[in-house]
Amino acid sequence: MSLMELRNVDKYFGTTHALKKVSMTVEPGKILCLLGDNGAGKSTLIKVLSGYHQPSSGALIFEGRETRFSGPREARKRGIATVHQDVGSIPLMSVGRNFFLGAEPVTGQWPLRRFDSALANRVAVEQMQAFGLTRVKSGDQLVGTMSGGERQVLAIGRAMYFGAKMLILDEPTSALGVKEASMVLKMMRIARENGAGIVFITHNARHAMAVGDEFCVLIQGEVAADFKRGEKTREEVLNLMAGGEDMAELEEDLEQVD
Ligand SMILES: Nc1ncnc2c1ncn2[C@@H]1O[C@H](COP(=O)(O)OP(=O)(O)OP(=O)(O)O)[C@@H](O)[C@H]1O
Repeated sequence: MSLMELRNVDKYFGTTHALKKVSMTVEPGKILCLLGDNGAGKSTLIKVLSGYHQPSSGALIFEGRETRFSGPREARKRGIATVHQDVGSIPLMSVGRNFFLGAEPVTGQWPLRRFDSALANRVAVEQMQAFGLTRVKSGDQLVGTMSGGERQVLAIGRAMYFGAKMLILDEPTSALGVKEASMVLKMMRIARENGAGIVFITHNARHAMAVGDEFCVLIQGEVAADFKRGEKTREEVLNLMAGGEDMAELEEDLEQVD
């Protein structure tokens, strides 16, 4: 059974037709790469998947049942986690605190109940080490001292720890250097091995092709192409993302500008 499926989803904002008959399937244990240039409608699509917007028409099927999420909170409860590019982590917060944000373990009897920082720190560090962040040795370390890639890994790791079935990763590698991006791509593979269905939103065809199982290219709100790993070359994907304009032509144009 697929994890989530969109069938012929349209989304209108007044007269703006942001999504046009979009169909796509998210499978557990697979990475679906959602590729598209600026303005393609990726943000709207993420918001539909995460329960923030309702489709204007068409169906959203979650775990085999047609579903209308009442909002992002319900989607989160059902196991859909969204990690944004800025990760939403607070730089002056410790790794342990951040890991358990909103689900803090407590210790002691009322009225002396308090945040169990020892437990939070221990679990957070254990998890980070398991995800390959061996540089993080103490749960007291501040999130602000971590690199962009490490913060992404932390955010994905905590979503997994709290039982996310589906991860929506919004451009997690776009602001990162090669090493950092590779750390995040590895983390995505770990999440996939753990059975999560992953929607990887990216501009970067190379990153997508390094981990993707399925690919969906969005152009002006429409699925312009969908295909499986190995069915297209990187050049073909780049051409599709450039809106069908041949990259060679584009490069020629650029040379003339030089
Ligand atoms: N809440 C909204 N109200 C009105 N129009 C909206 C709203 N959200 C998005 N739109 C419009 O829908 C279209 C698609 O927007 P969307 O935000 O999905 O794509 P984008 O951010 O331009 O590009 P992408 O996310 O693919 O990089 C745009 O024309 C945008 O102006």
